Amino acid sequence: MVAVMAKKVLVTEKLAEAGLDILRSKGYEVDVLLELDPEGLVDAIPAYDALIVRSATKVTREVIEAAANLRVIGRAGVGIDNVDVEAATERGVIVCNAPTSNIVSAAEQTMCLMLACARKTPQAVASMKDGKWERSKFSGTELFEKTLAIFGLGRVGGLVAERARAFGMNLIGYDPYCSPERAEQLGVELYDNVDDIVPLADFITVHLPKTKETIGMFGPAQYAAMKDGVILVNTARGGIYNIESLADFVAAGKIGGAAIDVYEAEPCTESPLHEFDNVILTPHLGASTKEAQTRAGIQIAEYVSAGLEGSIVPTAVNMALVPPEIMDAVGPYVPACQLMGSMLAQIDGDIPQYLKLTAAGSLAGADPSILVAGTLGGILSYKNVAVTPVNAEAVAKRHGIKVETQSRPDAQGYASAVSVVADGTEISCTLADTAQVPRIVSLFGYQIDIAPASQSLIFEYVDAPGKIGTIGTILGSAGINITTMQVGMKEKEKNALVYMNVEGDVDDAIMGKLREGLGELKNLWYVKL
Ligand SMILES: NC(=O)c1ccc[n+]([C@@H]2O[C@H](COP(=O)([O-])OP(=O)(O)OC[C@H]3O[C@@H](n4cnc5c(N)ncnc54)[C@H](O)[C@@H]3O)[C@@H](O)[C@H]2O)c1
Ligand SMILES: O=C(O)[C@H](O)COP(=O)(O)O
Repeated sequence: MVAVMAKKVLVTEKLAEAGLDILRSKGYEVDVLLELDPEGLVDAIPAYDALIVRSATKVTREVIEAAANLRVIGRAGVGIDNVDVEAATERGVIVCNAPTSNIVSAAEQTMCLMLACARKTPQAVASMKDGKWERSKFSGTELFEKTLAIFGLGRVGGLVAERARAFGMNLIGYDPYCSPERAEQLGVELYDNVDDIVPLADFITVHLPKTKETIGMFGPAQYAAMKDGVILVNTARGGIYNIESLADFVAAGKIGGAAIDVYEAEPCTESPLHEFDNVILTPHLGASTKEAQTRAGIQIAEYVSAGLEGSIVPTAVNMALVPPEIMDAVGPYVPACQLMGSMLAQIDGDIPQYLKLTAAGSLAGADPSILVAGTLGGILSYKNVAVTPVNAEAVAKRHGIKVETQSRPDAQGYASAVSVVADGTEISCTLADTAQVPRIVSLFGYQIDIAPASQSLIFEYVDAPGKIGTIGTILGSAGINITTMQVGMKEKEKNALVYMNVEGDVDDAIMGKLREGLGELKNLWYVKL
């Protein structure tokens, strides 16, 4: 009996025990390695099927390219800016997160920092602990009836809006992707551009992802346009506020206070903001609550195991979801497509530039993306490229393959079939019996019906008596056994195609004898699947 190896999951940051328990209960081997440096991660990763991180682990292209067995990267939290999603997509690795796990904690941290900054709470605490009693020094400002500008009205931004409304704040917001209905429901007046909204706010809070557009969204021009004494909060991502110029505007007294939880480079132990009493800094604590961590651990354990078991991962950020009904309809054809792809690459001896896939019969109209992925995977199998619906388009593009798909109600006598044409070379498969074994039903336009074995010889020649006898004699004397055979004819051209499953290795010498013995041979291929 062959022992089945347990799948291995690497966890590089603190994950709730509840999450680790789920992974172990599913039979995975879980290693929690909290001290890995970047080189250590590159060295360790080839052994693992899944990787679970929080925000501190940089899952770079180098890590992903070293990860020979990796199928899933799970982010136990929201932000996935520490993961090279493009590199993962190219390698067919699913990236998923736990997008609702810590949003309440992040929103509460935002309110906490806004209040603490407005009331100078941390400064007053430090003064008290210094043995002082300085009541007038720490006079603050109320939130009530102040204007709060919220940048990013997604999950956290929305929760902040609800909480700020309870404090009696006037809410304005900027988020080009937020619908007017959602803004209205949140009680936020939406603005179309940053310049219009910035001068109106007494408090500004950002709840944006880290992207090319959001990094540096606030710099000298925006700070200069703000109200005097404005208070800024950032529990989203470092870099959205330009920190160097923020320090200048705090020093000049233009900005009344800032509360920052996140930094461009973390851990952050040095910052131009350290010198200011009216700036509160916390070490990325937005998600650091018992509740958020338990949720993040449990959710990511479930999503990662779904990815490892080949099920749909509901929070995959780079996965075109394949609904179960589509999977049921076309999924069984994936092995047939891999087989056809592999045969086409061996027959043509090159990567095709043009690939057309036709889904016929009961497959007509179904989403063909996993069939395309399967075919590409077969074509590129000799290069060991993993292709899934996640990366199929990117892989095809990278290899210069133009892909087209079409549907046809008629499967030429079969209930269903898939045909693939690669640079003019055609092959079609159907699935036979309840075991759904792939059978080749057409090759180069010859009608045949054969389940290909792991080794086959394919002959194309001008038909003449005695050819099959010659093949049998040559193979027989070389100790090669013919297990199954099918002959297809093109009557008009008098051409024949013989598809022969064989046992025993066919070396170059035998191929030479076959070519010589058969005389008018048009083509001969030895295909291994
Ligand atoms: N400090 C923490 O511990 C902590 C915890 C949770 C989340 N976060 C961070 O908070 C941020 C928000 O998280 P979320 O869960 O609300 O994300 P989300 O995706 O639900 O919301 C982000 C919002 O930003 C908007 N947006 C995107 N690009 C924009 C642009 N260029 N201009 C204006 N709006 C834009 C989107 O439309 C969306 O509504 C993320 O960066 C996340 O990583 C931090
Ligand atoms: O994006 C997030 O989920 C937060 O920034 C939390 O990050 P953490 O899991 O590293 O605390």
